[in-house]
Amino acid sequence: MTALSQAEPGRDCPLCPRLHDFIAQWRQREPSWFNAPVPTFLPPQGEDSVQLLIVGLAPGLRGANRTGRPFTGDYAGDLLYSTLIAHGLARGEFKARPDDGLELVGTAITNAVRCVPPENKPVGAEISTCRSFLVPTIARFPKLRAVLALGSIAHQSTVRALGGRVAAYPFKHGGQLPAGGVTLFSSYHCSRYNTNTGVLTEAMFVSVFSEIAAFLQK
Ligand SMILES: O=c1cc[nH]c(=O)[nH]1
Repeated sequence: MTALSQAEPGRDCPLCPRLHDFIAQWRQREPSWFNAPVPTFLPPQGEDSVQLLIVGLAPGLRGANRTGRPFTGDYAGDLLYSTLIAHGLARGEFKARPDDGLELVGTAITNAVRCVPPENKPVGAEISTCRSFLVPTIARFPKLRAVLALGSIAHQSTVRALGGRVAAYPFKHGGQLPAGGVTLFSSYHCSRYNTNTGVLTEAMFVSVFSEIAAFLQK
């Protein structure tokens, strides 16, 4: 098996029965949607160009689960992709559809859990099971220098995927820690809930990306 096939679940991945059933229900209801594990979004220059990996939580029901591209089709992507473009980590125009021509630059985007979970809440067993794809995803980029985890669940799963102990790497917005040969950055998740409640402001999110861009230029 290649690193690529290990890093990406099959379209009908059965490993999490609850998520598999949930997707099967949505396939019936909305047959035109993607309704499958959402693959990692890669830059056109390929795996060797990736220095930054962004790890989200899980596909949104009407976002990535509908469109098939991480953070595409729901609010979280509006802030993420505009910030990536502003920092030279993506180019083109984000139009919230997978055929909008937007290209990542030196960056890849994945999720800690690849299948949409009911109510946006994966359970512990699903997060652990899906880590069997996150570990090879991290390993597939030979020039990886930084990982940005969005939210505490993605942070904890990434710490474990990098071989660290969660107690030794507590989640902190704006945090920056060496872990498993890369630098792990962390931010509050760019969800509509977090921005509406003021947990995350645009300025806070931009500041995390400014630090990452400066780090990548060193
Ligand atoms: O964490 C998230 C949120 C929205 N869309 C994703 O792909 N991941």
